[in-house]
Amino acid sequence: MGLFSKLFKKNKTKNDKYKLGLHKSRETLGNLKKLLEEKKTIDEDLFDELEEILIMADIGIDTVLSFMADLRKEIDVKSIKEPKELQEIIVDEMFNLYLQDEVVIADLDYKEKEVNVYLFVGVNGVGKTTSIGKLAYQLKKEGKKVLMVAGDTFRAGAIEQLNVWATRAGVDIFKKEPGSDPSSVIFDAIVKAKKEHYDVVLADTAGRLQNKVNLMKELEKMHRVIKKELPDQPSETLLVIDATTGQNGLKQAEVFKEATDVTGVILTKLDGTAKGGIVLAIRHLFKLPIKYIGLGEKIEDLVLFDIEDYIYGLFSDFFEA
Ligand SMILES: Nc1nc2c(ncn2[C@@H]2O[C@H](COP(=O)(O)OP(=O)(O)OP(=O)(O)O)[C@@H](O)[C@H]2O)c(=O)[nH]1
Repeated sequence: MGLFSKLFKKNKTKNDKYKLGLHKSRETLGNLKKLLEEKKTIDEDLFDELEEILIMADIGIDTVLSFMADLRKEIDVKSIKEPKELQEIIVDEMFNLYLQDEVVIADLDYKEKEVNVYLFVGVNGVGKTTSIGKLAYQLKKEGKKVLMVAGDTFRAGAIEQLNVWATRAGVDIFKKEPGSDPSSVIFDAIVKAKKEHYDVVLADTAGRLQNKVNLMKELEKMHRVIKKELPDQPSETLLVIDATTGQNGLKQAEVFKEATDVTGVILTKLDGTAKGGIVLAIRHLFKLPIKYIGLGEKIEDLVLFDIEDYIYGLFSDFFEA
């Protein structure tokens, strides 16, 4: 059974959070279905139009070109003649592009009976605070003892904003005066977390994208102070990217990946954009796994990333008559 048919069977009974959240991206990719139904032959015209649609979904030029090359190969190998048959091949190739013959794990690294530190990085306004709040809410619901850390001491209002989310999620927060050294805030929070047996520390950081050297130094210092108390932490450094920024988001991924050891991506605001293809570009260009996606502003709207649900959300039109 091909991946396409497996997906089809599996998702018939699935809840459609992804489908709702990805409706804008699906509209762009919906043109694909039309194209494959209207065209009579697989020719260069069809490839051009296909390429254009994928680029419009913000899959990114480099990723689209690599995708098209793989697609052409598959068409050849399988001697595909009918445009309609391409639906299945396209979906399968999207999987291959994301998985790249690896097991990609979205779940955050978590160890029982340890303080698990998750550091959140990313530029201002991408949805870091909101994502920390949403994740805190989920972890708390799972019965974990969670401490938020207000490590963004630069931006006016950042501490208060995180405080609001801590109250909403019903978890504790560690904070100091605005302007305090962020590393000292994190260090003191870690000491508290160890002493009071917290399961998870969610640490916010400032979203300043200064020059790369400064960014690197700042993040290195944070890692250093965490390791003083907890040598195996942070277990995750999560880069938060706003999906609506498209190619700009990819640039941020490049800079942060060079500056620090990013372990995964939280992609926010996918509900507000037709640029859902950015998931594939992030994975293809930076080899980073997507851990969570933001599909709305409410506290429940952060969802563990699942490539099958995601592809189904984008291409459900393919699966329905
Ligand atoms: N529609 C939608 N909006 C989101 C999502 N995630 C965050 N937002 C909104 O994006 C805006 C910015 O989010 P913040 O959490 O304040 O951003 P931030 O990264 O913390 O910003 P800084 O504190 O400046 O670094 C808020 O209005 C959020 O409600 C999402 O998944 N979907």
